[in-house]
Amino acid sequence: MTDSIVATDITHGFENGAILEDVSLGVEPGEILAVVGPSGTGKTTLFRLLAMFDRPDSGVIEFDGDDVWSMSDARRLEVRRRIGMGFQNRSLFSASVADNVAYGLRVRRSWKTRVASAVSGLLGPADYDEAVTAALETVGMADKASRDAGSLSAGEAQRVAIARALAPDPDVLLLDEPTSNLDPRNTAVIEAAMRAARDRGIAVALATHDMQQARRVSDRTAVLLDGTCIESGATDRVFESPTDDRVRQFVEGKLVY
Ligand SMILES: Nc1ncnc2c1ncn2[C@@H]1O[C@H](COP(=O)(O)OP(=O)(O)OP(=O)(O)O)[C@@H](O)[C@H]1O
Repeated sequence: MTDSIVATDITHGFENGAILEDVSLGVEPGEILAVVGPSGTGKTTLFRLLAMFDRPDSGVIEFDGDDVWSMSDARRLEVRRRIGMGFQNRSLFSASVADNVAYGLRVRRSWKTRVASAVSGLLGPADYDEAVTAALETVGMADKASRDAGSLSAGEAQRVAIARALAPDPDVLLLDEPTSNLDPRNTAVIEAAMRAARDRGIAVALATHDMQQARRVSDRTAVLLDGTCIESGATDRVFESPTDDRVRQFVEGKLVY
């Protein structure tokens, strides 16, 4: 298994106590993992740990088999640059759509690109343009490359944020509620971008409170309730024959959150 993120026995909390308790899950290249659960159950907290923004109180986060909190700061930064992130409140900055996407490229050039550029010299502007256009095409925004990001609708801005995460060709893509409050059309575009990333071999993890979205896009689903992973497995199996009674009730719509 390569280029995957695996969390094992993660416990984490704040001054008010533990939010996550003994959570174990992983995402592999070429799959979409959905982490579903009600608001406040700890999805963002978990994704911040996977993104290495925070260090867990206990448990291990491994990237490619290496414990990320046992590595040097320089190596951890290198690993972090291989992870693309689309977090809920990450706003675009006031510049063109293309500049926003290129910014992601400059800050987080992919491992492969950096290895290549070490031997072939620095990337030229044409390479940036190509990567920016390809990323914008994935989310159907290539025709708005020169628009000011401030003039975009919420759905368009969210699509550009995903293009920014995709442009450096990351090994892992972490998306926290990427379609919350978006209309069906923008939601469908973003779900298609997730599938395209998966088909390119990227390990995609999606946090969502929308069970139906998990069912539509993910290969595997982990259900988080009150900070504990109560069920995980192949999405079809989790939805068709859940082992946990609460998951069954969620699936049948008898328990809502
Ligand atoms: N920095 C923090 N300090 C204190 N408590 C926090 C902090 N971050 C999160 N929490 C608390 O942890 C709990 C889980 O929050 P988290 O954002 O991880 O949930 P979530 O499942 O992502 O919810 P949502 O879908 O609403 O974003 C909440 O009760 C929240 O108030």
